Amino acid sequence: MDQLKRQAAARALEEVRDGMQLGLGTGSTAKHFVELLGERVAAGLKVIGVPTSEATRADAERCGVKLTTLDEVDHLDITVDGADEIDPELNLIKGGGGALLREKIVAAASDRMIVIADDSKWVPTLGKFPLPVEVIPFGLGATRRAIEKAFADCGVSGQMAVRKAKDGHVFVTDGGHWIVDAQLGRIADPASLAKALSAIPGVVEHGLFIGLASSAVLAGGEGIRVIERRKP
Ligand SMILES: O=C[C@H](O)[C@H](O)[C@H](O)COP(=O)(O)O
Repeated sequence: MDQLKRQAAARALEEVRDGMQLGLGTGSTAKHFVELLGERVAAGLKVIGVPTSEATRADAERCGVKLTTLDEVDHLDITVDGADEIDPELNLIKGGGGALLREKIVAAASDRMIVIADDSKWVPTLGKFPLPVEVIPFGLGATRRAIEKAFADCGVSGQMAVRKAKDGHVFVTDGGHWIVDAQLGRIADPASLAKALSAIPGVVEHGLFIGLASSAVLAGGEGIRVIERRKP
């Protein structure tokens, strides 16, 4: 599996050109991309990156990739990031590692978002992977009720749980927020659900990435597939 992730990362790296400003994703697949990018930088490639998490910042620094912020550059050429699920419209569930907020800000500031994954992430319909919803701890009871109403309005339901870290304490995101994971099973209309969740005051962001990915690089036993998003 790890080999497939690295192959997908290597294929995305072929899109990177000298002088590009890059968004650097988070997770085990994106980590391969940062490592391979570091090898190219050591060989003379000149790029600058914006990391989507403190973990990726540390990886990029370790690999010698020069970093910047979205305050210092006005756009990014390409963001390369992993995903937890990818559907045929290239809508995504992201946030399994808790980095969805910065990932979405960075992806939205990019001309192109390339999603890299092993092909187990490819699904006909999103929802089997629990949907992460990043929330403000204040007023969480009210926010949870509003989320449940949004689910009902969009024809989905399922158990919600505040994410815990490995040490048993509540998981806290890089932005200081909490995450509620929702086991929805099947999200028939992810665009409507995304809109409904975004309208809730206590929701900072959610893991549905709608219309952001330009292409997906999927590595499987039979090789690599590159899928471009159909123009609306
Ligand atoms: O918050 C984490 C990110 O959205 C990751 O990109 C996603 O969870 C996929 O991670 P991995 O490549 O480790 O499966």
